Formats: sequence, structure tokens, C-alpha cells
Amino acid sequence: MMTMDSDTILRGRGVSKQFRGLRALSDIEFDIPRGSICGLIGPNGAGKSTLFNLITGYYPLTSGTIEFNGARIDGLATTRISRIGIGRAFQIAKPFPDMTVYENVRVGALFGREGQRDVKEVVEQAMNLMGLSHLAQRKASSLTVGSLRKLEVARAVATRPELLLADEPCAGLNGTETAEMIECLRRVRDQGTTVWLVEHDMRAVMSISERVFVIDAGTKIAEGAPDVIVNDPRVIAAYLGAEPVA
Ligand SMILES: Nc1ncnc2c1ncn2[C@@H]1O[C@H](COP(=O)(O)OP(=O)(O)OP(=O)(O)O)[C@@H](O)[C@H]1O
Repeated sequence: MMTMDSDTILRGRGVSKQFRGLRALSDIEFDIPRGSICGLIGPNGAGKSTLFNLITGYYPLTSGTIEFNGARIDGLATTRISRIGIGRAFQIAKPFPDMTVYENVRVGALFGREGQRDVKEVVEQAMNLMGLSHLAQRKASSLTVGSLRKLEVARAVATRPELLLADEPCAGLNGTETAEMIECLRRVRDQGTTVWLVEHDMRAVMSISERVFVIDAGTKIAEGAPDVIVNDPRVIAAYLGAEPVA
């Protein structure tokens, strides 16, 4: 089973998902290098969220395997997958509105990866990484969209993941907020967390990613460095029907 080299944190082979009559993902392969930031892009409905839902155990795979640190995780429950070190920041942030930023991030710290931890320290580090420390005592309901997105990522970071899956962390953000989010995600990576993000903002995803995976209609059509991806004719064709690249 330990076939994975130690530089790969997450590996998918033949990952497929069928929803009744719809083949949402077909034979997807991926190797996520440990310590990297990778991107996952594709037109609307391509299957990006479905792939993250398979990795985190929200849906069972129809076929294929997913290995994390060399061990199979397909078939494990979502809570187990979180405890072994895969965190997720959702596209639609749902913080507890009447709780403070500190309290919301603390929820992540209480439920994350197994092992010893100092909850206060974990919360403070997550807020600090995401530039939220000055808002610690503010209620979530009073935050701007930009700060809410940071809170969602901070909550996931507080679970102390080895791998963070971030679903559209820049959605709805303006240029300045997007740049801040990119900086925050770099800091998260720099302190040892591998990051894989789904992102529609092409400039953002291309500026931050070491490797980009492109799926279209459930099939991986390209994978590589950002400068190769933006010039790939299959990627350009996939986007011409939907929205422009860059
Ligand atoms: N639970 C489900 N039951 C049935 N079909 C589903 C389910 N979840 C997703 N799908 C379908 O699978 C396909 C892929 O959807 P998915 O949400 O993964 O795409 P996406 O790439 O994340 O899109 P977007 O960029 O719009 O978020 C779509 O056709 C969608 O309707």
C-alpha cells in the first residue's frame, strides 16, 4: 500500500463519480506535491466541488482510489478524514453569526486533527496567519465579505490540517481583498500546510499555484505549471464556451 513517494501528500487514481445518470467525474488522476500550493480550475459544473467532496468523504467514490500520506482514505467518514489532517474551507462560509471571530475559529481548533494542542495558541496562530487578530472580538455578523472569507479559511486552518482544500476563497472579493487572501494562503503554506484551491479568479489562481489541474465536464484535460496551462489549446477551448482565461 505504501507506494507513494514521500513528496506526494495526496494521490488520486481513476477517481470517478456517477450521480444516477450523470457521470460527474471520470478517471481523474492527481498527485499533490507536499508543501505546494496547487490550483483546480474548470468551467461551471466541471466537477471541482464534487472532487473535493470525494476527497473529504462527503460522497463515496463510484470507483478509484485516494491516498493521503500513503494510506487509502476513500471510504473513510468525513470526521475521520478531518482528524487525520485534511481541512476544508467551504465556498459558502457559514460562521456562527452571533459568535466572535475568536469563538468561530475556536470551533475549528476543537474539532481538528488528532493530537496534543493548546487551543488558545492554535486559534491565535490561525487568526494571525489570516490577518484577523485585530477583529478577534468582533461578531461574525459584523464582518465584511473579505473578512468573512478569511474567517472561513482561519476556521479550517485551526483544524491544523496537513492539507487544506479551499473552495473558491476569493469568490466575491475585490482586487485588494483577493491580493490579501493570496498572501494569507502563502503564509499558511509557508508554515507547513499544503494548499489545493478551487478558484474562478484566473489571475489569482495562476499567480499562487505551482501546479494547476484543469477539469472540464468531469474529465481532466490538462495539468501543469500556470504558464503552460494558460497556453494549452484544450484549456482555451474549454473556457471559450464559458468564460475567458485571465
Ligand atoms: N449531489 C449531487 N447529485 C446530483 N448531481 C450532482 C450532485 N453534486 C453535483 N452534481 C452534478 O455534478 C456536476 C459537477 O458539479 P460540481 O458542483 O462538482 O461542479 P463545479 O465544477 O464545482 O461547478 P461550479 O464551478 O459551478 O461550482 C454538475 O453537473 C452537478 O449538477
